[in-house]
Amino acid sequence: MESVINFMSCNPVCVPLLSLRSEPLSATQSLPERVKIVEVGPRDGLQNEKTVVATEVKIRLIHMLSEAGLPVIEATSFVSPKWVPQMADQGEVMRGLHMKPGVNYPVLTPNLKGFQAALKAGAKEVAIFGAASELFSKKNINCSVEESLLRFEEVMKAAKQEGIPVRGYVSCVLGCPYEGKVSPNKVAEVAKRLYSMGCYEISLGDTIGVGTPGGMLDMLNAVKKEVPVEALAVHCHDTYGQALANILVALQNGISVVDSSVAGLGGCPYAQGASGNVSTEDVVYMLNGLGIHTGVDLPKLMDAGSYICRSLNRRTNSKVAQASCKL
Ligand SMILES: CC(C)(COP(=O)([O-])OP(=O)([O-])OC[C@H]1O[C@@H](n2cnc3c(N)ncnc32)[C@H](O)[C@@H]1OP(=O)([O-])[O-])[C@@H](O)C(=O)NCCC(=O)NCCSC(=O)C[C@@](C)(O)CC(=O)[O-]
Repeated sequence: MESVINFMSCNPVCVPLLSLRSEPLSATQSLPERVKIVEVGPRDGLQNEKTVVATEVKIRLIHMLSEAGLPVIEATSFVSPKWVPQMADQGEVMRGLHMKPGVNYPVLTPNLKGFQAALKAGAKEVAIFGAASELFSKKNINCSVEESLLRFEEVMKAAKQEGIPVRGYVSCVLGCPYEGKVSPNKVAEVAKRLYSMGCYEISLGDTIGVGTPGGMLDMLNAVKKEVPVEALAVHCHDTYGQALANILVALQNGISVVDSSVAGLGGCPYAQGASGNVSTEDVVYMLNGLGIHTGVDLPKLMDAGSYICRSLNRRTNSKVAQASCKL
């Protein structure tokens, strides 16, 4: 009740950050107690910016995110600078990082060349990224799904030799910008292949943010037949404003790893029209409200969001940050 009174007395355009942590509700009892948030802003967020972001800004952002308590921060990607110029400073970013103990800083590696460069730059974890759509795979990494899986096998073999954990992505799990509808069975098949080759976690990407909770449920039901739910994560873009609802469905179905991007930055350069990921601030706010532990300090996270938005001279996509007048 107290928070309602504060809320009402506040300027309606500028709502202070409220702590709406509630007693566990019966409706939330099937939810996980803890959620691991995988922050993808420095990679997924910044890869799509029109102007190249300065390396020092990227490094400072990553440091602010680790100070905010994020346990996993995807730092950059070792992809071709011709394809994604925004990530061309990947080596400098990795070498400039003060890696905080207990925090993981995975990087994307599409092939062996990327893996070797990542290793040389000090990466301790990598991610391989496939798709459930042939056309998206071709546009994004210039090969078919099957060819991509063969390349990933090579990365996996090298990673095993070096003792490097590998995360796997499946893109277009709820729709493709080129093919439209994507079959849940195809998602399950690609997820299974990545898991079988040794990925410790499979992140299911709604790359263009078209999914709705019903589609999420169908897709998860298919994937859960092939990959243990403990090894699954969701990665929702928020193009149609469905990301939080989709994440809630995932949590209700046993998933406890959620990818998100500070300030809702991002998009994929090979998925025109896709907006940013769900904002980390909004995910943390929702999880706090559900009494789910993340270890993330929301005010510090919002400072990181303000910092990157000021640096990019843009408005945050986080509803929580907008409501809290952080910008
Ligand atoms: C995969 C390639 C490299 C194939 O690109 P390609 O042109 O087919 O590769 P290639 O093997 O024929 O090589 C062509 C040139 O690229 C170089 N090259 C080859 N590999 C590398 C490398 N690793 N790093 C740096 N350079 C590389 C290679 O050395 C050569 O250089 P050149 O002789 O012309 O000077 C290219 O298509 C590429 O870099 N694609 C990146 C696409 C990308 O980063 N997309 C965004 C990330 S995915 C995403 O956002 C989705 C996700 C993960 O967030 C989940 C979701 O939302 O769904």
